[in-house]
Amino acid sequence: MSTTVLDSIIDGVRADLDTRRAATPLARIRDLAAETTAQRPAADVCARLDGRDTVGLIAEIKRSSPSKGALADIPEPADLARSYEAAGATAISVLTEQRRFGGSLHDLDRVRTAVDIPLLRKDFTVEEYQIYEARAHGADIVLLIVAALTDAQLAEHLQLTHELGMRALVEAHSADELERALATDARLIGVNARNLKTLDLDLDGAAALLPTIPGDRFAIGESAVLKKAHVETYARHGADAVLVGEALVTDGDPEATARDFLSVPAQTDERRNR
Ligand SMILES: O=C(O)c1ccccc1NCC(=O)[C@H](O)[C@H](O)COP(=O)(O)O
Repeated sequence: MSTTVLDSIIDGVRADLDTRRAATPLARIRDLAAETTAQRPAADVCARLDGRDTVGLIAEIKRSSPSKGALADIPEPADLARSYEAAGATAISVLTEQRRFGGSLHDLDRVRTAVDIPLLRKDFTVEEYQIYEARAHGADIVLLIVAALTDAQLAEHLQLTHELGMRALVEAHSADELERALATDARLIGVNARNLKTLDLDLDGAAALLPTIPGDRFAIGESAVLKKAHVETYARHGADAVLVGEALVTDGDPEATARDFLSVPAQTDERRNR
């Protein structure tokens, strides 16, 4: 079987995870997660998504990507995070994968010190260790990518996420993956326009899957938003929020662009009965 982009990203993630685990064993990271929760319980992003008239925004801190290479320097992620919060972002996504995205847990720490809104640790979660780690570093949400996990792993990771008081964004790319995502009890369901195996983008294809997400879940349109019209496409198909990286980090005025995206009306009628 040929190796996909996602497979090779995950190989690197596992190698880096082994290094961190050697320095901070599981028992210690569990304790650190509990200490963080004692000081600051996880914030619930669902409360910020509920009942909105306009589309929510998960604004991403993204330095580089496998598809585009270097995007932005971002010398101080806390500054960018403050701009996102000032714009009214619903949550901030902090990419912590190092090899392909130039992120780190240090970025998550810096952002946590700067803002109060919910933080998504955006990484390729393959082991429970990373979920404890996310909480230890102040994240409120973790990403669970359906394509990277078996159904059993998805269920176990989701259960631990909930035990730690966090939410999971369960991400699908195709109708089959969406079916698997909806079989879980996750409240945040993302449809990613980027095929993580080939890196092809298909905004319309992703948007077309959103109407199948029932109203008791929050539907998140992920990737491929470069302008307001793209947010409108996701919104027309029932997105409660969009997750945007490139358009914000490459923009000279991320706060103004985030405000612009946040002004798009949400489709409120039949998605309201949560
Ligand atoms: O961004 C990539 O090239 C990428 C490649 C392989 C796996 C994941 C990738 N991105 C993660 C994301 O899902 C995006 O960072 C996020 O949805 C924002 O996307 P965009 O607004 O298109 O930068």
